[in-house]
Amino acid sequence: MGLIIVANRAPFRLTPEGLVPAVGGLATALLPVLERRHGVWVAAGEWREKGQAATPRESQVRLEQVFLPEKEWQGYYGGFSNRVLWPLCHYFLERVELRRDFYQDYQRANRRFAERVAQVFREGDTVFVQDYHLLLLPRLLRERIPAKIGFFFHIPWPSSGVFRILPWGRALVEGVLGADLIGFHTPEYVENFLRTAAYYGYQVEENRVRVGERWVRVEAHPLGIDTGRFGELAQDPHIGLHARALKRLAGAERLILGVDRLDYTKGILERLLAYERLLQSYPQWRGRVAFFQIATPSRTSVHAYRELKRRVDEVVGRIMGSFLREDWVPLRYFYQTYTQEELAAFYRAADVALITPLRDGMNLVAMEYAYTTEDGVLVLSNLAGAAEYLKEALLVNPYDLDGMAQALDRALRMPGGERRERLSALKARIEALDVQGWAERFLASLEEG
Ligand SMILES: O=P(O)(O)OC[C@H]1O[C@H](O[C@H]2O[C@H](CO)[C@@H](O)[C@H](O)[C@H]2O)[C@H](O)[C@@H](O)[C@@H]1O
Ligand SMILES: O=c1ccn([C@@H]2O[C@H](COP(=O)(O)OP(=O)(O)O)[C@@H](O)[C@H]2O)c(=O)[nH]1
Repeated sequence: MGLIIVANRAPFRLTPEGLVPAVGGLATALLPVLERRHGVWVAAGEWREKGQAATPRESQVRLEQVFLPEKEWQGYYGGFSNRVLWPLCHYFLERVELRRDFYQDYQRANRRFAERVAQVFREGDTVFVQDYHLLLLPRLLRERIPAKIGFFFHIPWPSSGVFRILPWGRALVEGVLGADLIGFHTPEYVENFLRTAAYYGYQVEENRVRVGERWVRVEAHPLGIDTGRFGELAQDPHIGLHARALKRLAGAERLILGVDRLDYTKGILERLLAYERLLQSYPQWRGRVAFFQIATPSRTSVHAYRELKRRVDEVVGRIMGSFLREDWVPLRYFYQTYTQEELAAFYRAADVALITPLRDGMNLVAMEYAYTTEDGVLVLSNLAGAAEYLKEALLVNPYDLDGMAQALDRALRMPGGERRERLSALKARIEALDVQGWAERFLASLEEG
């Protein structure tokens, strides 16, 4: 049976050498299964104007691009997706901009995706829709084609009290309920979604929602990482050399690492302040610890992201101004995108990973670190979806600066035995969540259910 994946982003990146597979959760999870089934990936168009072929020559996957007029793209992606749904679902309510024009562009864009999928669809195909950009799509597809439809939401589904803030909440829920199976990373998001559906008057029984004559199933399907690949990176001698060079660059006994897209949900500012608090409250670490923060440029067309960059630059400057010594650099801030091979070197060099989003659907970086490090400590926000599964991390409240400074001190002092015990439990949990099985499990439940 054929498979059609629909996502805002394509699974390829454009490089000077042409299109190559993208890194990150979605592409890693879905490309192998799509290759096996000779499937089609439908995504918003990015490359027409650059005159590039839309699919790498060696790939079995066909990419179909949905081209949106510039104004509509801004309203759908930069507007409704990233200035309404993204802040709302991550509980940043003061950032939500309830603009009708954004919603109209979101409707138009979802309709364009529906038209394109309907053109590509062949009898017997399964359609698997991804994420918050396409909440209206499942229903639009059901009106057009007789497909099995799956939907996966990669970010938190908020409590129903928060979701109700949206004047278009009912239409969005109706839209997603066009699917046969809806997936989330954690049982908490499943629960929140079921309560939201009940609020809008749907009958809910256990994990099912009744829509006319149909029952829509709602399930937790946590997404993990490619442990085979990160297992190899953990052993690779070239990456080992790079890791040692990074450790020398740190020039301190202990190295702390943060890796995130530069996004206000990731808690980068609060984390820098917690590090500053550590240096103030535990002065014995001055000169002995270094912090590397990698912040990958993200959504730079949205004002809030540019504003965040300004504030992070400021706090980085302040910490350097207060603590820098001739023989010690307390903090290094890398505003750039790395390959996963390069990231693996950072993971192997770091004694502690400080992954403290204020909210996060899952957070794959936390798993990548714990799986790649030999004897490091993972300090993880209790508000990331990953915290549901990675119980042996040091869990912290990312808003509590003193609590984070205290956890950092504990992580930096943690004896080898405890570190290894926690890590081996974490690695076993991460193996159980391996990405290779994720799409197969979801699709099996969708196609057999
Ligand atoms: O496509 P962008 O606007 O550049 O954003 C990148 C992706 O960010 C979000 O990632 C989420 O999915 C991860 C994998 O399931 C999960 O670990 C993380 O917690 C989420 O935030 C977004 O959901 C994706 O659609 C974006 O492509
Ligand atoms: O410079 C970077 C920063 C991040 N990543 C990858 O991007 C993904 C980030 O996923 P996560 O779930 O942590 O957060 P998201 O950015 O999707 O919200 C991970 O697989 C990282 O390895 C990368 O390849 N290069």
